[in-house]
Amino acid sequence: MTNALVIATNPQVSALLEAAGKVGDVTVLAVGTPAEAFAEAAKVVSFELAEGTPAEAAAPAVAKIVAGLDASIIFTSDASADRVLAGAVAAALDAPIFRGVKEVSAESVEVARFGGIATETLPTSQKLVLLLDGGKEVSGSGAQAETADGELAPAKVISEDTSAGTQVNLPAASKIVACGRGFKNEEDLQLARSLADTIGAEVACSRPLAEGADWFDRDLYVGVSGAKVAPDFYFALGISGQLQHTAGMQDSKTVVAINSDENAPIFKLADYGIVGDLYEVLPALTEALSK
Ligand SMILES: Cc1cc2nc3c(=O)[nH]c(=O)nc-3n(C[C@H](O)[C@H](O)[C@H](O)COP(=O)(O)OP(=O)(O)OC[C@H]3O[C@@H](n4cnc5c(N)ncnc54)[C@H](O)[C@@H]3O)c2cc1C
Repeated sequence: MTNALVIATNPQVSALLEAAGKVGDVTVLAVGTPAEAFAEAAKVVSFELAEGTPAEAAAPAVAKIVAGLDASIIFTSDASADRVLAGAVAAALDAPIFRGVKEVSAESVEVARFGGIATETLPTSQKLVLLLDGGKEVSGSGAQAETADGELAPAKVISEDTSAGTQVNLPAASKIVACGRGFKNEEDLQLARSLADTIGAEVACSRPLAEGADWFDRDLYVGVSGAKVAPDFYFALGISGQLQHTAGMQDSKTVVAINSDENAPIFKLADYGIVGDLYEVLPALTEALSK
């Protein structure tokens, strides 16, 4: 049986554990996070970090520990610190590293390639490092962990720039109203927020509205370099449907697009398309849906 390894820097790894369980026996390497939570794993290895040491500092040690464990498929969450660990592990194992994981089984892993226009099937007989949305927090008690140690990289936190950020978990949303450059002013987003309030949806955006316009937090844009979502309903409002955006939402069950350009690429994957000015269509749609 293939062995799977989950590298956890925090307990929010339910999706990683579930995916790893499909591959084989699961070992968890807990890096700077209490190991008790991972009681369901076949084996738990704990690498402790002193208070204030960033998980990234553990990269060289984690790479060495993983190389010494009998694991073929390595799972980490797609968060910034975890990506550093994943890169170090991939280099140490000489293994390819993938985001866009679509399907995992004991025999193979399907990943989206080239921004989602193709799917590649990889056998689990080769070593792979996979980055996934970590999932929900797991809790447990009584896991017997082996401890591991190793050298830390000379990384330290020199300053913190904290912001309230967002509490929205886009990948878990069942309805998303996404705004694009069809919105001319930040205050016009209220039109989208009214629709979202009416139908109980989360509000998201295309990248230019989060990077550049700064109208949204950066974790609220959808796409190849943003959030990957697959809600029941995805409203694309004034979004052209460039590949870099659709790669993040093409698995949505029902896509509704509103765009003034009848040739906008978003209409190719829309289940319902409205050719029109969102400033006219949105108030009418919101009113109709509120009845
Ligand atoms: C390396 C790289 C990574 C990228 N990653 C991402 C990513 O993760 N996510 C992402 O979103 N983008 C990403 N991009 C950017 C991407 O290529 C597009 O530029 C972006 O998605 C376009 O956003 P948009 O659809 O909002 O804007 P536009 O492409 O400008 O489209 C605006 C649309 O609004 C319509 N419109 C205008 N006025 C109205 C109106 N009044 N009513 C109705 N419709 C109207 C227009 O017809 C047009 O179709 C990336 C780009 C690069 C190079």
